[in-house]
Amino acid sequence: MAGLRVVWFVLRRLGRACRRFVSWTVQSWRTVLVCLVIGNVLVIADHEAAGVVVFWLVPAWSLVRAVWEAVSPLTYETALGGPLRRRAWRRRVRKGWDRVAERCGLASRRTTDEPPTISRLLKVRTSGNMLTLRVRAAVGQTVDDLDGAVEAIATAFGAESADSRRVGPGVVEMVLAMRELLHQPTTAPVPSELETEAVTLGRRSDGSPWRLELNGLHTLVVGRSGAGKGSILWGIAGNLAPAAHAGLVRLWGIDLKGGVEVAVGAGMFSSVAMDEQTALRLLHSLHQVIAERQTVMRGLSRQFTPSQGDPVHLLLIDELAVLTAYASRDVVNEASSLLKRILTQGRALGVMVVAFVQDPRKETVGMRELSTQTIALRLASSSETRMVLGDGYGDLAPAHWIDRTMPGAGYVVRDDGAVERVRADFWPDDVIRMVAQCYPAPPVPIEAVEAVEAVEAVEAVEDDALDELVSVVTPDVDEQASAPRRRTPRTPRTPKDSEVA
Ligand SMILES: Nc1ncnc2c1ncn2[C@@H]1O[C@H](COP(=O)(O)OP(=O)(O)OP(=O)(O)O)[C@@H](O)[C@H]1O
Repeated sequence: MAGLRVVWFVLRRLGRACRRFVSWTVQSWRTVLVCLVIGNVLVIADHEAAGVVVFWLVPAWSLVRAVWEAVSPLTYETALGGPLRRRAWRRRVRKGWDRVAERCGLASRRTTDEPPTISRLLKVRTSGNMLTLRVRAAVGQTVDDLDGAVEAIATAFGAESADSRRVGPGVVEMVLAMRELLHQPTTAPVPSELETEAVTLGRRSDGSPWRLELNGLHTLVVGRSGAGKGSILWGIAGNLAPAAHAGLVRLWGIDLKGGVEVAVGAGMFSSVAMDEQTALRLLHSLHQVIAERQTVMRGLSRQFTPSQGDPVHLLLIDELAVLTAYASRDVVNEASSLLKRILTQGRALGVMVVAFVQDPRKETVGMRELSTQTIALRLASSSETRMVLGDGYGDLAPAHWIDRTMPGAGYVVRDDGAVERVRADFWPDDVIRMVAQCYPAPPVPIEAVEAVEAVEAVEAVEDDALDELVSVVTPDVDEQASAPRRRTPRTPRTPKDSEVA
């Protein structure tokens, strides 16, 4: 079997090299003609050897390139393939700009007899797979006109996707991704770094690593069934696992789909809820953490810094709608209210939420407003994309165009509104199990807080906070409030029962 695989691999490489050889030779037909003429002249002039060399110059060069690419694609791409391709892109833009810009609506005329004024191409740059055009609006045009033409220009130059940003008065940079690097799936490496603020989940469309910022941000991940939400969930949990093992992060998980997703790597989580009642208790416990932190941090600091024994708390909810829409009415009401409190108060206190949703219905919109960044994986229609990301993102982040064959691919809309096209690394079950075994999280029981008691306690703390806030903004601040209070480190809780993972 292994031998057959090797033969198949070699045959495929050979086939590819032959195709490349023919296409590169044919593409250079003008040079081939020139070589034929010069070669003939040399042969006639009695320089037969030199003539033959010139005859075969182009096919020989194509052969060297094809063999080099087949044997060592990485060195070929770095040393020759990449630079040649980028040069060709730049030439194509410089040669075709006026025609393309005019056809894409960037030409303005005062009268029909006058020649059109076309937006000026100031600069063309390439790097990796990106082609950047710096364009100045012509008289009578606005930056919005340039923005509006970006998609058409990208299509005309054969780009996979495009983005634009204003870089000066009347000047826009159009960034075209010329090659899709996300087609090839990649498997996640086993993490080893202690990460608490951001995690590397995969690649961006230009091939650079995709880092998802988590510090102080709530994240909503939406994608149809099979869109690859699991890769994001395990990308976050797995990359935080070393820090969770070291006590710098505490992972909480809610999986009301029978625990099918979370159970594989439950060891990475300190607390896991797989039924509605445990989920409610978990949310109460997390809210309690917020209340305690508010008391400790009030007047001392506005931004939480994690330390051993006082970790960042991250709650991962697989299929949010089961909790906030499909559960019994009482559970839905209580969970929604707790979740809203956690989302509105948790960010500055080191309590973050990442929620996963399959069906982008109205509940999603509510959550979207409270989450600070959104990841849209494959969606079913442009109306779903707009529902998840908001109006105006249908064209910028067309998640409904993502192919079924690309699970894990999607668009990230960051808290500043910037859009990135990304693909997450795949997390096979074996890797998840291995990471859970290597970095088990210290289990922490979900406290059996009575719902009403907990809510009352939290409300009392919030009222105190409000009172204190009022006393701080009034001029006669009392000494106790203005003197910096020492922050007492939280003692880690001891494991109690088997409700935890
Ligand atoms: N990043 C990825 N790269 C390549 N393949 C992936 C990736 N993520 C997922 N897949 C493939 O797609 C399949 C479905 O992925 P996954 O279960 O994560 O989807 P999902 O969005 O969680 O679906 P559901 O909501 O139905 O659970 C996986 O079994 C795997 O084969």
